[in-house]
Amino acid sequence: MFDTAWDDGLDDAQLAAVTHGSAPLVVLAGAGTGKTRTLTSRVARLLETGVRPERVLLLTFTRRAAEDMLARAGALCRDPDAGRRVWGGTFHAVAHRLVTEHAAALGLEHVTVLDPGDAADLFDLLRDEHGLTGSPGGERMPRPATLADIYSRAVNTGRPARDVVTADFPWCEPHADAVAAVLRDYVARKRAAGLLDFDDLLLAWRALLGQPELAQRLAERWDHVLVDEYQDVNAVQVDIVAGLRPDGRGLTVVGDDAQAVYGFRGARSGHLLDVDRRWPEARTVRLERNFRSRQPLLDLANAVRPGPPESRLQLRADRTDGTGRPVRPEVVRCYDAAEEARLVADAAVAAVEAGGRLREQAVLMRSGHHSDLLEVELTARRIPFVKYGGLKFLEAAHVKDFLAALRVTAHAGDELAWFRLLRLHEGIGPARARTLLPLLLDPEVDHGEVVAAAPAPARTRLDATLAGLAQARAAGDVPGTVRRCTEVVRPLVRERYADAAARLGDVDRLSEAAALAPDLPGFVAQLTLDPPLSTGDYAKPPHLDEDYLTLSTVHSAKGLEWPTVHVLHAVDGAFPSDMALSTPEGLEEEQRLFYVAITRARDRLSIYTPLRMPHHRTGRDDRHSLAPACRFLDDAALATVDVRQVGRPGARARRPAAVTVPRVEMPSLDALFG
Ligand SMILES: Nc1ncnc2c1ncn2[C@@H]1O[C@H](COP(=O)(O)OP(=O)(O)OP(=O)(O)O)[C@@H](O)[C@H]1O
Repeated sequence: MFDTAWDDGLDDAQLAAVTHGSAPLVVLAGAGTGKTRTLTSRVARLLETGVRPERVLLLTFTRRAAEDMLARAGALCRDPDAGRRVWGGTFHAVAHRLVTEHAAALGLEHVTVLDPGDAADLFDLLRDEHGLTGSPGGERMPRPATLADIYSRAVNTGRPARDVVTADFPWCEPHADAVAAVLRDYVARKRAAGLLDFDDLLLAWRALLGQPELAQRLAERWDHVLVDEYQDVNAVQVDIVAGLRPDGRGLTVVGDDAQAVYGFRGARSGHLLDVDRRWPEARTVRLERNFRSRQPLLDLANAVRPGPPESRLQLRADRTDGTGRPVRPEVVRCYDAAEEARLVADAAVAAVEAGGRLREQAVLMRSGHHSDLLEVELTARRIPFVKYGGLKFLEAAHVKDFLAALRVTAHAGDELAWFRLLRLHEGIGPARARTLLPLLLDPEVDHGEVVAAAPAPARTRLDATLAGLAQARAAGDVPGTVRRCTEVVRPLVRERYADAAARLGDVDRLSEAAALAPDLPGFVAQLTLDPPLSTGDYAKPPHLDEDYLTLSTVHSAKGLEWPTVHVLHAVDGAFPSDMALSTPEGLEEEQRLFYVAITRARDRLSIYTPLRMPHHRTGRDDRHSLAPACRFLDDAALATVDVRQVGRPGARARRPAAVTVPRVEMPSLDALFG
């Protein structure tokens, strides 16, 4: 429910932040203390006091956050249109808008965004060319994702790639020369093809701000720049913010250093604390009253929250609507992941039988695959659920296929998109596609010649594809273009994928959304920059039942809340992730992630610590190890929880293991997330 005025119900600290003048402002706050609400009210107040909407820029980490906040700000100042006119979005989306506007200044003819999947494909190609694929001595070679990671860390932190290799990927050191050559080629190839990856968008924005005349024009464009989740910005983003507000006037940054979880992208929570060093006149407002969770949950959060004790925020519960006696969080010690799955499913059903709704509950996990067994259990018991953050929607092949069709209608020279479309035809593999590409991209060659050069089994379909895409280009309006593209892609998806039905549903929903877009390149760019978590973002949730349980990775649960939260796999090696155990920074980030997870709960929190963890993620065989409980549940934390021991480990240990470890084919589950 929306409040009726921007100051309704705000407490003194929130009000101080909302009504603060133009000097730089830092809102430093713990989880659930109303950062989002404060930021929204501040925007609403600015608008109501006469600041023109176009002169306000709100930078957030997701498109949805910006849309929600601006819709609310518009409602709070009773002018929804003003909310819509504010500049709002993610750093990348705003970068895309500005870079497109100033493409000529950057020497670009058009701005085509290379998504992370395409970037990985390009690294794969280059890896091959630089001899980084074979491993003659059986030695470990950098994979495309590792190369992308090295590149991104170097770019975002300004550290030379060789230093990144030495510090973060020492096992790649024997290949440092080849890695450096791949990174150089990666940049050259992108430049030659006019492609910008996500990092480039931010670099290009920063470059625009490095040109004095443009910098002044850009800085003068806004009176207020507000940045949410500032603990997650990286060095390039810090430079952008400083470039937009050189003297700090009109700058508001909001964040929680204990929720910084993007270190792997070069973010550093210290940036939040650096603001008053850069602008000594900055005012800091601290929010410590937590309006989300009952006190027993916050006692655990305060015990788990990382950071030196003297600078720790201590969250205090201030819920006025609490009914019933607050309950302490529970740590559930269970036998194995299968038992954990049964317990979560039991709890979900019990809550519904007691009159609650599944939607009031969320199951959070460190990694998407931690819910594999739970998904089996929920499916078997017909408990509807939606999963966020595991399967990346944009990485789904059929979604990329459809986007490739839209891309070639917008820019006929989009080589990567053609490469993808060609390979959807029977008999055309990567090598054949490479030989067809020059023909396809040559405006002198007509499509009949391309078809004739294709292998026989592909010809009929390729003929239809090329004709359909030509009609799509000629359609002249967005709905017409989208309809033609959909007609081209549907049969390709049907022929290509065994589970085509669910995939076609995605294509249709995307197609409906695309048809409503004001312009297609903009739609594709927005989708690439800020992909929906699932097609649920476009239509109703992908389940027939209106009520469903939410399964989510912790990263995807940021900023959200539920009355009841279950945290899976709270054991060392899973949460904290084994990949992070070797460095202190990695471990600290895991601890912050754990803090984010437990602070999503309003009333009830259950943390599961299965004793036996399977070696294989779907438990296809019986190899297990004994898992120590999550190290963040130390004595201080355990003093704030009730520990529930479930089952009789002794008795269970004698059971044949095969009974407790189901053998399940997972792929069919993909359809559930479609
Ligand atoms: N002054 C207030 N009075 C009552 N409820 C409030 C107040 N401020 C915020 N809330 C409520 O507290 C909850 C948390 O607020 P919000 O999501 O803005 O916090 P946050 O600091 O952004 O949280 P997080 O960083 O943990 O995601 C929401 O349910 C919000 O409606």
